[in-house]
Amino acid sequence: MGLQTLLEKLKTLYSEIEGLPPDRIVPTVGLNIGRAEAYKSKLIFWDLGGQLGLRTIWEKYFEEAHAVIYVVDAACQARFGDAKSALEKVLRHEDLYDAPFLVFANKQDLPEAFSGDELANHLNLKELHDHAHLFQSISAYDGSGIRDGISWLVEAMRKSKRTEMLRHRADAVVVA
Ligand SMILES: Nc1nc2c(ncn2[C@@H]2O[C@H](COP(=O)(O)OP(=O)(O)OP(=O)(O)O)[C@@H](O)[C@H]2O)c(=O)[nH]1
Ligand SMILES: [Mg+2]
Repeated sequence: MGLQTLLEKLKTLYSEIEGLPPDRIVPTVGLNIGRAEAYKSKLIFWDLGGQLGLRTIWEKYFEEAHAVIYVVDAACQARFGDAKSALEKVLRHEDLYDAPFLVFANKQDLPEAFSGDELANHLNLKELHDHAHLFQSISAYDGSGIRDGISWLVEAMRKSKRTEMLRHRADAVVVA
């Protein structure tokens, strides 16, 4: 939760376009796309929407994704169980083999929010150990923590064999 607020903040931080302010954001139906450039990498973000009915389309994007950013509302402990089971499924998906996972513990501006480390303990996901991963505390409202997370992710993608594999496949498509 907080995907689009994050996406708009990413635009503000990493591109020339000013993202929408939080009061202009409505629930996502379909797909939001954001583009940005960070640490000399061109980044394309697909916001796939968290509502139950939309989750079945997530996997259509897995094959081409270099990495996953999973945003959790860290101020809403009641939904941690749901976040865990949804994330488990994503982590196990074979199309995401070797993809780095960045989990954002969002809404740190709220006093009840759990930190990234606390969230990691609560979710306790064994499947994460098959992936490069980081739990990062952020606030999509004030932007704190986002740069740390994105710089980690860019580095993790650079090191990942998956990035290389996807690049070769893209080349193959161009030649064909
Ligand atoms: N306090 C606080 N609220 C936030 C933050 N990020 C998002 N929100 C609020 O959380 C709600 C959901 O934010 P969205 O950005 O629409 O989240 P989303 O994941 O795109 O939601 P859906 O499109 O409905 O799946 C909105 O009311 C936001 O204002 C944050 O960092 N702090
Ligand atoms: Mg949304």
